[in-house]
Amino acid sequence: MSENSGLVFDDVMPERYIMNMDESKHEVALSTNDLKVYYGDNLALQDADLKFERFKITSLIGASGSGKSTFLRSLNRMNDDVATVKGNIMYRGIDINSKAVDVYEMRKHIGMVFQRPNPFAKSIYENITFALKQHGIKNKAVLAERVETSLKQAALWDEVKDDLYKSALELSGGQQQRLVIARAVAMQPDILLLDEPASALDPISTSKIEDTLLELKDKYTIIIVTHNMQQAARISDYTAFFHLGQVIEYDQTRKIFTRPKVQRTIDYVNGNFG
Ligand SMILES: Nc1ncnc2c1ncn2[C@@H]1O[C@H](COP(=O)(O)OP(=O)(O)OP(=O)(O)O)[C@@H](O)[C@H]1O
Repeated sequence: MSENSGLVFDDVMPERYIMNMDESKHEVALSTNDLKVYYGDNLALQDADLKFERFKITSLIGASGSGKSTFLRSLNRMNDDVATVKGNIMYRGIDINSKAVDVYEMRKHIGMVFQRPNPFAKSIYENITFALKQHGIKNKAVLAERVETSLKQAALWDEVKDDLYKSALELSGGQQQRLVIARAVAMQPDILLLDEPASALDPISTSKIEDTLLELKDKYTIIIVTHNMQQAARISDYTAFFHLGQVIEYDQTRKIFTRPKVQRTIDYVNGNFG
């Protein structure tokens, strides 16, 4: 079939396409193998086999209810109490979906930021140091250094450095979300999971969060759920498109947005949701 027929690839178009990440060229920070999530009898996610490259940003996109948050939350065992998660989640050679894994310890390596900023009703300083102290870091100089470094990494330091003992609840929504990101990076995780971190924010705060994530990817592997396709296109290296509890297409972001291989992805990125 010729490229000019308007029906290019129609006869060979796959129903799903998951790129094969070459592990000799791309370091894989986290991978899932045959992940399935059930809420009671309802199979909300299936066939999720994805590899996430280290120091890259991967976006998870798809319509409401397609399973993006279910997938993301499974990656640091947030679904344990509400769902049955089957399959493997491999991190540094360990299946972190195994019951034997210490979830508390694992979350030091795989941090999570939620949609709504959720700072503690404590000072900015204490928001950052709280979990560190719980993990046994008591040295004041070490704590002060972590506060400064993580606030700088989250691009909030300049705005709050003279007000570290002010209540975090007095910050704007966008500042609170950057504080929550600082709180997560203060634990020095490898992987940062973010569930629509900018959806409740204005465009300027959103842009600051995006800049922050682009800075952070030098040190962290980032996986982000977003409904904002421009955002996915702007910040992510890879994109996974979810539909009805399945990953339909996973590829480099520029390919997903310019030359997707699956018709459903073409329809979604073009705004034809019918
Ligand atoms: N705690 C829960 N209990 C029961 N069913 C759930 C629960 N959380 C999600 N589901 C169901 O699982 C499916 C996938 O939901 P999920 O929240 O993962 O989708 P999503 O793509 O993240 O949607 P959104 O973009 O609206 O957040 C939906 O059918 C949803 O109703």
